[in-house]
Amino acid sequence: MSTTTAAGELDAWRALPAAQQPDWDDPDEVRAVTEELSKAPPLVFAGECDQLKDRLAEVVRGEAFVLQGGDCAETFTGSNADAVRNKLKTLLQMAVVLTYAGSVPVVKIGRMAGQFAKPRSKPTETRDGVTLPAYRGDAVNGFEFTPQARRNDPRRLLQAYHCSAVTLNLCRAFTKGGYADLRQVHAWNQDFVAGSPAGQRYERLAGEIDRALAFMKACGADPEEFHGVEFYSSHEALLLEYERALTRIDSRSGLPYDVSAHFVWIGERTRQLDGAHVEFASRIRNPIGVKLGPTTSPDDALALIDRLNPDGEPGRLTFITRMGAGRIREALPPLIEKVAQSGAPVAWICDPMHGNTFEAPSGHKTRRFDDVLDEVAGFFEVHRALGTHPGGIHIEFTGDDVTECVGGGAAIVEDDLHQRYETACDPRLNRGQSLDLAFMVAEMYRDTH
Ligand SMILES: O=C[C@H](O)[C@H](O)COP(=O)(O)O
Ligand SMILES: C=C(OP(=O)(O)O)C(=O)O
Repeated sequence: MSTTTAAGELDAWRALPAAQQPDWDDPDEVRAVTEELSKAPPLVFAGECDQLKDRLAEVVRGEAFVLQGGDCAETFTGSNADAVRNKLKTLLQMAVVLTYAGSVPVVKIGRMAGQFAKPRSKPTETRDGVTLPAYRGDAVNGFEFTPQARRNDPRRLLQAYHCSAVTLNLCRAFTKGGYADLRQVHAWNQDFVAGSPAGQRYERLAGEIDRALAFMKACGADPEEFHGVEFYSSHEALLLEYERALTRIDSRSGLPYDVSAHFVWIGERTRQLDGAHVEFASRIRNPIGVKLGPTTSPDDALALIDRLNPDGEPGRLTFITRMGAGRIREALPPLIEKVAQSGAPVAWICDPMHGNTFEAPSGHKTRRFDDVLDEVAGFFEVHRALGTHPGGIHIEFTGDDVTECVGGGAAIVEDDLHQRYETACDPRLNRGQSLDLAFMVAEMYRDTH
């Protein structure tokens, strides 16, 4: 592909309707910012994206399981060492539970280092009779409810890039620099074990892992894989100016990669077949995902495959279903059946968060842990009935002890929500709820295999 052709193709989305794009006041400022971004160093390398594609091909074949998660909306203030470490620690603990109790290799993908933009249901928000533009993520405007903060500011795209770089750098350091060494399984739990049932259950499992490691070492086995983990970054490719500015031609292959993250996905609100997001994603060579909600028809799924993975490359395309606990058992089977009949290689991941949000009487957006669990259970049941592979979960969680979702081992109730409700958008599982979920998913996995 020549560079000129590639540039033309990479910009084809500009002629199409693009949902959920901010109205920027000053096009010259947007141009200046994207120009600067287009010269900025890549955050990830094309070879790493290919490696993730290989891992996701293993998921398609039923040989591995994806754990993808992080904040609903990352924030600039949250891009600090403590918050990133806490999230990563929770992800590592969940992965260990799944790997050990589920006996399956886990592909670890953070919803981290780039998740700074949000699609919204409404363009505005009204509080006490005052209406302002909706918060669209730190990459676009500020969370504070003032006209100044809610102004769309393109310079925030640069800050999103820098916070992504900082976060990814920390993740790389933690996952490769010794912190993710399997011999640290107890250390990840240290600040947690005392009063928490999930922490205590984890501690018992960590003891078993210790013994297994000691046994292997005594047998002379101490593989490299035990001393660090592969970690990949991901976010919704929502702001097309940003994603386009970070798309580069890979010097090895001459092909375009979006170097803002290893994996990017198209959201439920932007997956129109004739829309700009699908067009853009069709041109980049990263592994990509598409969210599928309960109104998706089997023909929609096939058409998305045609557009996004016409060559049937295993690992290239992941469907992230988010049906809702009450819908998954009837909405998912027709999609899987038709896709399986077509022979297209697709990884199926369950997002049990986005179909299960409701508003508590206090006005907090929340989710019931039991609904989250029920959607995952439905996902496993459907795959078991059809003989297909439940390829992973995609969750919104944090490493902190927030009170945003109700239920779980610590039995948070609606009256507790106000105590630590810190999300900038949708409610996240806290650390205990995340670990509870990991144990239960590991059991489901074991029962299916
Ligand atoms: O995270 C997903 C969406 O951005 C979010 O669910 C939209 O929330 P809203 O319906 O409050 O706009
Ligand atoms: C907006 C999101 O989800 P969905 O597109 O499934 O609504 C999200 O994952 O942040």
